[in-house]
Amino acid sequence: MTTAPLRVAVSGAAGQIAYSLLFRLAKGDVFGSGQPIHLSLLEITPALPALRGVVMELEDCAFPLLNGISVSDDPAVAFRDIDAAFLVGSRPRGKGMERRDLLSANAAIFKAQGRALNEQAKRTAKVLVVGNPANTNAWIAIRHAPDLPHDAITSMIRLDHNRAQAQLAAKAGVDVTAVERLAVWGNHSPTMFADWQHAVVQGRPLPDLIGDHAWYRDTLIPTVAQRGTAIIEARGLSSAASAANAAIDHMRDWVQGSGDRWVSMGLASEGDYGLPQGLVCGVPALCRDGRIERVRGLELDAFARRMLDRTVAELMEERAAVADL
Ligand SMILES: NC(=O)c1ccc[n+]([C@@H]2O[C@H](COP(=O)([O-])OP(=O)(O)OC[C@H]3O[C@@H](n4cnc5c(N)ncnc54)[C@H](O)[C@@H]3O)[C@@H](O)[C@H]2O)c1
Ligand SMILES: O=C(O)C[C@H](O)C(=O)O
Repeated sequence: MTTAPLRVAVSGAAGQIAYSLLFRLAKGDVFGSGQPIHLSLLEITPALPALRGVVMELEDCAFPLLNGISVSDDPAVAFRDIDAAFLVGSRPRGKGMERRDLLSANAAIFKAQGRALNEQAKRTAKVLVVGNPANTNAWIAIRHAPDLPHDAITSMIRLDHNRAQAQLAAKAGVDVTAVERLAVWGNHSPTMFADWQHAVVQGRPLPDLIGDHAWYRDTLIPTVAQRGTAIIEARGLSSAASAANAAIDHMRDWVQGSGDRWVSMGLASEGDYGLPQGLVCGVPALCRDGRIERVRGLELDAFARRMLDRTVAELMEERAAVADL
């Protein structure tokens, strides 16, 4: 029996993140080594010639799982009957900008794409918003896709989770995989909160193992929050391969399950932890059988509460700034 291909949309397909993402998707890194896919690539009209070159390269890899490729500059065509979408296409920030400076430039894109998803995507589709400001773009897309299930559209905070995991593991002198129950809360912005309060290494509390709370507050949290800026300063361009890798991790765990590992995902709030309903906020979650389960009922200490309130306040400001749309 042959397995039917899944239709996977990628917007911004001629951009730098897509240049890492597409090849790993076609290799099977998200949907598994037995699952063929069809890539449905979306770009703006002027980028279609460059995208043609990317398509040629994909063809030249002779990926056994790549069943077909289609290209469009119309979201209504690119999102037809899709099973999954990576919404990457949008403007990246340059030096001296914050991600929220992209709000007005990118909001219109996510309004149109939310509508197209609402009309065209399979009702079971899983959507990841990568384009910045990712949380608020996802919130816009959700507002314009009222017929999709509650958790169909998510935003990416996994890059921040991976960054924090790597830094914490290095400080503790353990493998990255040993760091568990880490959470990154809030906005994918400098206010994000990398929370080690519940983190463990082989059952031992990570804060006890590292034992340096000043380092956590004064170095780890700002380093993770400013990592995107540090990469722009160093590369002259925003992170790309690590962003594509985080998108793959997010979607793979959602599709194939995270086991008992907590992952951080930007999810529309259901009111847990006092987060305003519907606000798209980074929270800890588990993924099982293609569903997302929020990690509920965690005790937040006073520091965590303050950090969470700060990032939520920023998300509320962003939401207010695009409310007219
Ligand atoms: N959430 C995260 O953790 C994270 C991490 C890294 C980058 N990003 C964001 O991802 C986005 C893409 O980054 P990049 O480095 O690939 O940028 P890029 O400029 O290299 O590529 C973006 C592509 O999107 C295309 N595009 C623009 N408007 C579009 C539209 N309406 N429909 C379809 N395609 C469109 C452009 O033509 C371009 O090819 C940026 O907003 C960046 O800030 C997010
Ligand atoms: O920082 C950026 O603008 C790109 C991305 O969001 C990142 O965190 O690397």
